[in-house]
Amino acid sequence: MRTPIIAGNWKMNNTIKEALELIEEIKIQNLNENVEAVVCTPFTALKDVKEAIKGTDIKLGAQNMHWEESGAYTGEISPMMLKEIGVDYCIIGHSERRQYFNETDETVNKKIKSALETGFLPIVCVGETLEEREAGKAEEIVKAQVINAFKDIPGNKIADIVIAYEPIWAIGTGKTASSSDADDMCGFIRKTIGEIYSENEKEIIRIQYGGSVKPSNVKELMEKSNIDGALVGGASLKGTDFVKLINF
Ligand SMILES: O=C(CO)COP(=O)(O)O
Repeated sequence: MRTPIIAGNWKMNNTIKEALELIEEIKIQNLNENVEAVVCTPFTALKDVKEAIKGTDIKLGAQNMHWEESGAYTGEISPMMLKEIGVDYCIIGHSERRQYFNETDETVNKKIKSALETGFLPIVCVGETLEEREAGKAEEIVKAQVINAFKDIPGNKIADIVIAYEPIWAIGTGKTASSSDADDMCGFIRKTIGEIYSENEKEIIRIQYGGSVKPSNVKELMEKSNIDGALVGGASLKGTDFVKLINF
């Protein structure tokens, strides 16, 4: 049985003050205990949010990291620094990082290994552009991203990795993939994991869908057999909406 995981990716939103206000809004609600709820905050809010969620089941995530433990990488944050704060998750290879910050399949692979070695769980993002989908290349692109991301990662680590399928054309656009298209691609990713590893890993891996997930469409998506959760941008910035997503 795969535990559903709903993660809010706040992106570059919320000062510390705003972050704490949002957490208070979420905390006072009853949250479905059978769903893992994660907030991925900006680096600057991680420590304060960690304090604020103490005593709750809400988990903490970062949105990016460097793969090296330390060194001359001005402006970067190391996995050890995240570990010290006590993050449970780190988003890796989000399409916005691939698009604007030169993230490649190779750096994604290094970061996944580094997160696992340091002791927290990577949420690995994959997904195709609109042009790639329209050219009938979506599966080919996503398959290559998955194969490259998981290069040299042993099968016994699969339970500690979450994949987020986020079609780029559905992010922040209000356009959601239909629940059956999202399920098909998550199923295809699952099949790819089965090809790299075995039937066991194929069944274990948790796969989220991301891209304009909101209270009105979350239930339909979560009912699909290959979708184990959601990675949510916009709707995770409103406490009431995020709670509705967790309590789908
Ligand atoms: O990029 C996303 C989550 O990582 C999705 O963002 P939206 O939910 O705002 O479309």
